[in-house]
Amino acid sequence: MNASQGRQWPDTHTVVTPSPSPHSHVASSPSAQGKGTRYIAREPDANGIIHYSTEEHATWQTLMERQMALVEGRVCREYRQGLERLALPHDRIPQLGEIDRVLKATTGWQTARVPALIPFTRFFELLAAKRFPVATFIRSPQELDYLQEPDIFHEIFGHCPMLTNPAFAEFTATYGRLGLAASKEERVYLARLYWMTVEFGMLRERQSDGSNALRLYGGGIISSPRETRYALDELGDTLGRPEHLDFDPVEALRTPYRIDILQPLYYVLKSLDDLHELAGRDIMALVHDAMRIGLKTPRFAPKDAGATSA
Ligand SMILES: C[C@H](O)[C@H](O)[C@H]1CNc2nc(N)[nH]c(=O)c2N1
Ligand SMILES: N[C@@H](Cc1ccccc1)C(=O)O
Ligand SMILES: [Fe+2]
Repeated sequence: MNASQGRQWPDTHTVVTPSPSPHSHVASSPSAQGKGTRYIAREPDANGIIHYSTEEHATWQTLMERQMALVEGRVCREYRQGLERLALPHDRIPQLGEIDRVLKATTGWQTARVPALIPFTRFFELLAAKRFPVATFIRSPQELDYLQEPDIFHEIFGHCPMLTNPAFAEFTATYGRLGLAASKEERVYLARLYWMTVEFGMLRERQSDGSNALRLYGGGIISSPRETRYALDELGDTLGRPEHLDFDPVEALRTPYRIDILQPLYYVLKSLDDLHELAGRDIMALVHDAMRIGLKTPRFAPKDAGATSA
């Protein structure tokens, strides 16, 4: 664990309350409403080690046991390969340095310690520099199956396995560079593209019997036991049923979303190569197309103003 790990970026242990998300209808986390995040970021000690409590390690262990069983047969092979390479501990929250060693060796990426949701500017800066933001708090036992803010289990278990895949990592870095150069308004559209792929993307994967099975690659689905099953339409009507549309970049750019609910709609790639191919296109031209056509009608109720939870 290199001691400077947490200090390569201006230390952000003060809770950053990002400006309210510009996404229309996105009721982002309480932090964005200036109420400060409900979670307390954990800071490393002088040796760069973050000390978690027994209960926090136990939460990680429960999540690992639950998700390691659930992801079998539900995630794409690139994710599974990344998860094997990361060889995450089951009984304790890993230190960021342990994750960095594998990411650096596979795609040259590393993590960056952040308090919780961070503003777009900071987010794009990090991605452009091949650093992935990792909030260092973990969800409470009451929110095990779904929580409204990205915690360390979401960032590490949800996102880091895919970041060991070169094509996916390249798309993410390209996306970060675009975001850096984009205007405020363009960034709001770019955020939707990220949301519909890196966060909540799915793909069709050819199976040995020739069939095409629906598989997960989006970190926001994979880190939530509830959303993992809901996204694959395994929960029947109890929580409503998701819709699956073939991925189209302009459609994704036009689709409003909320960060605090199970997603009503998932875009499905034909293959992960679609992202690699997209990284080579003029994405900003697609953003301008989406702006010209305008937003799609939201498939969710707007978050009622006063509520702080969905
Ligand atoms: C587009 C994206 O999902 C979201 O808006 C950004 C902003 N801030 C973030 N902050 C953190 N910690 N993690 C994230 O994934 C993001 N994503
Ligand atoms: N809902 C995800 C966490 C998350 C929240 C908000 C944005 C992205 C991810 C989970 O439960 O693991
Ligand atoms: Fe995420």
